[in-house]
Amino acid sequence: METGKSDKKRIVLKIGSNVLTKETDHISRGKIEDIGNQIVALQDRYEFVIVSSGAIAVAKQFVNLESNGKEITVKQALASIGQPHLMRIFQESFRDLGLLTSQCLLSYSDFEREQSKKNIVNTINVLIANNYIPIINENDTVATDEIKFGDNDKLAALTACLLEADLLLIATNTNGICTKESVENKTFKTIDEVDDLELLNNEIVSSTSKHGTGGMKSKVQAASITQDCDIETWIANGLEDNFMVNAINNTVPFTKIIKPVYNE
Ligand SMILES: Nc1ncnc2c1ncn2[C@@H]1O[C@H](COP(=O)(O)OP(=O)(O)O)[C@@H](O)[C@H]1O
Ligand SMILES: N[C@@H](CCC(=O)OP(=O)(O)O)C(=O)O
Repeated sequence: METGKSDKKRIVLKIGSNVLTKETDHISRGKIEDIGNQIVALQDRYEFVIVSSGAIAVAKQFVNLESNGKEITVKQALASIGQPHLMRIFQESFRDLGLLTSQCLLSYSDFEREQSKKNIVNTINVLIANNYIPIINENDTVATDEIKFGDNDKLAALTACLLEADLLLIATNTNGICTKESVENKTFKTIDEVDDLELLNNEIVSSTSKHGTGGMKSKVQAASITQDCDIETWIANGLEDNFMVNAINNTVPFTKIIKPVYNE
């Protein structure tokens, strides 16, 4: 498949709902500006594809839908209400920084059909070649159980593989993945670099945060997808200002999930 890549390193940046809300009940324009500022600072060397959650969180700001007993259907309706608002905030904030945005809504089944995969790659490459930043979210209206059981971590990993990205950077609300013991006694010691996902899975605790869906487990599952296509996954604290620049410069704690190192 023609990838149409430039000389720049391609980063797929996944932004979780907690980062976008800065753990409040409102989408944070300040956080979206922070992300835009970092893209401006890095754009000479890197090109970006964003996978952004937050549609449900933004809708919850101003609507309380009657439940029909099916929690998933309510979430799908909330996502439908919130998505255009989310995109508007991205578009306005990024435009002020001279950045152009576009929206792509994808489903998991799109990654199983050759023609859809080609269309995704071609569309995104044309967008990037014309300096548009694709902002991807799941097409929640047609999703089956993903809103409940998975989340955008896996979607971001599949996207990174399809687009032959150089890096998947998952922005969440902790300094990467911490040792289980340190989470339990609240001292939070980051695991800096790891290749063995089974070992990593043993460090995960079952908690998720306020707006989060899959917790750390789904991030490790995402990393197993990217590992299979030779892409590193970094998990960094998106609540901090300048988290991408700082991770690239290695000045903050974060988790780097590298390709498996085999002992010959
Ligand atoms: N070992 C661990 N280290 C850090 N966080 C962990 C760990 N195990 C589970 N978690 C939980 O995973 C959460 C992040 O995932 P999630 O709530 O889905 O956020 P997001 O919206 O960023 O996807 C953390 O806030 C924490 O509660
Ligand atoms: N597509 C949904 C994603 C749901 C979600 O919470 O995802 P995440 O914050 O990545 O755990 C949305 O935009 O709200």
